Amino acid sequence: MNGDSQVILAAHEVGKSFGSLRAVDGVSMSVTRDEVFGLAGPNGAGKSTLFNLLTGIPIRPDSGKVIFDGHEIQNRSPRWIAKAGLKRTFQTEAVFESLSVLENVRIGSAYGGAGKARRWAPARCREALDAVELGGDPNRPADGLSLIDRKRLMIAGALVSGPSVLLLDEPAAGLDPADQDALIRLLAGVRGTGVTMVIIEHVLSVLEALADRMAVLDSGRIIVTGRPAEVLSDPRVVEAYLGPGAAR
Ligand SMILES: Nc1ncnc2c1ncn2[C@@H]1O[C@H](COP(=O)(O)OP(=O)(O)OP(=O)(O)O)[C@@H](O)[C@H]1O
Repeated sequence: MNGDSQVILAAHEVGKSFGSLRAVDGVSMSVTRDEVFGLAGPNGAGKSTLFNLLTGIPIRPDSGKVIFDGHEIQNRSPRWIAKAGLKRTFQTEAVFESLSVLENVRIGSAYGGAGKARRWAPARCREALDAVELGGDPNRPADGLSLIDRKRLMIAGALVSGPSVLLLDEPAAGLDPADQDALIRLLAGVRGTGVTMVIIEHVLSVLEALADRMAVLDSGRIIVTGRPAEVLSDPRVVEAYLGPGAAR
């Protein structure tokens, strides 16, 4: 097997402008199978826009290519991309509060993934709940869930269709340190099931704990890629977060 066949998701010179703002400015990156890849960078750097471009939700790149599992996907529909096995979560927990925990996971299963019978199997939904360690009665309403449990539920909804790659947008946002640790444990467990992950995160300790490699974006461009310890001590990264001269 050559090196490239290990790459499951790649961006080649991907770009997107909003009017005169180049939000993503020619980003190239590649993620290998079974890897956890972190994305960090200051507010407005273009991280979420990059996720949007990788998944086609709700926008497409205006330049460059996205390759997922050997397919060029930048012009594919979000549904096609999800069915092919590339799923994502959002910064805000998308939980339907009037529905039960189980029904929320079923909604995730309706979008992408394996054959119909398998998708709608309650057993499959329960497996996804187990994978995120969300115990208790699956028929209870979702509106009473704590923040970490809402996050677990959103991740279960993304996992239930059996994606090969999961993109997580700031999963640790708003969590206290104990819940951050719980999140790290559950994502390590998800990784153990063979799901490749790309994680946008401002809580850098989460990336230090989980990521094999990470990249830092600034003004729409990747400024450094490497192992978390190397990246986070790089003077260019310190300057991107704290301003010019901060690293001196
Ligand atoms: N639909 C849009 N229309 C216009 N500008 C947009 C749109 N989406 C994003 N932007 C702009 O693109 C830039 C990148 O935004 P993006 O949300 O990708 O940054 P981010 O790195 O994810 O930031 P944060 O860490 O705060 O979530 C910002 O200047 C933002 O205001």
